[in-house]
Amino acid sequence: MSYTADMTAAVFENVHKDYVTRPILRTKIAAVRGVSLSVPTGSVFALLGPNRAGKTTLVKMLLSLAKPTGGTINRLGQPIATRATLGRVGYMHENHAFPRYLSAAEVLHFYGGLSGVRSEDLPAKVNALLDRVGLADRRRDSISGFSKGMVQRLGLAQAILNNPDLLILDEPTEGLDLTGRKLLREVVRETKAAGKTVLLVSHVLPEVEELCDDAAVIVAGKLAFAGKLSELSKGRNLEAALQDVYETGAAR
Ligand SMILES: Nc1ncnc2c1ncn2[C@@H]1O[C@H](COP(=O)(O)OP(=O)(O)OP(=O)(O)O)[C@@H](O)[C@H]1O
Repeated sequence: MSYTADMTAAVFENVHKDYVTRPILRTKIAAVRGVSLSVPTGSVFALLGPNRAGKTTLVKMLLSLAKPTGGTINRLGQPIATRATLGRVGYMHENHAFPRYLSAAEVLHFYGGLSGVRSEDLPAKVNALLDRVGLADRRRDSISGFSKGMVQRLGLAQAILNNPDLLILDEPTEGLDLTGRKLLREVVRETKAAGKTVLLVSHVLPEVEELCDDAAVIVAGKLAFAGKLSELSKGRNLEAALQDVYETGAAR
């Protein structure tokens, strides 16, 4: 069954993730503890929570980069074991580690090939994207000489290269300057306008308020809130509302 727009972009059901930190002593960190959550198609969905809450762990499991200890996850209408859906996901992370010996254009050619962009379409796409993220003049330069913001811009280009149905942005504005942030907001709005889904992990609350429709709040590995962002803030300042949820969630 292929993914259609009426399906939910991501579904977590009673998901757990334990990291074994010291195997001999059997010491574990319960990073995610029984999270059930749906990310509706077409939504800009914020995944919020304090440091160490388990947000990136949820993202990594959705990307098949970490295996759940329990529960089930569906990505674009299929169980996460179906690797084919990964080609329709875009992922931008705050600390991209692209091979430093590649040029900006080579990075995009490499990732475009991996995510199944047709080779005849790739050169034009790569050029257009480098232009869009403001790196056209540095396309042939090795990224070893790039600043953090330049690497972030390249990370954004890489994340949208395959025109993804699900765009996952984990702390994307870290290191981006004002025009970079504006560009990122434009990309989020365009993705939504195309009926696609954005999952945004961020601590930058004005950005969340401006862009997001829905939110989930994770506290100490558990779901403390899921619903419309407006229900979370209830007309109040989002920071104050979140602080309340963090405190109630932590007390559970
Ligand atoms: N590979 C790993 N091995 C062991 N523990 C891990 C690993 N990855 C994450 N953890 C632990 O799992 C918990 C949740 O981490 P995670 O990165 O998911 O949190 P987060 O909500 O994304 O935090 P932040 O906002 O600080 O980025 C933390 O206690 C972290 O130390």
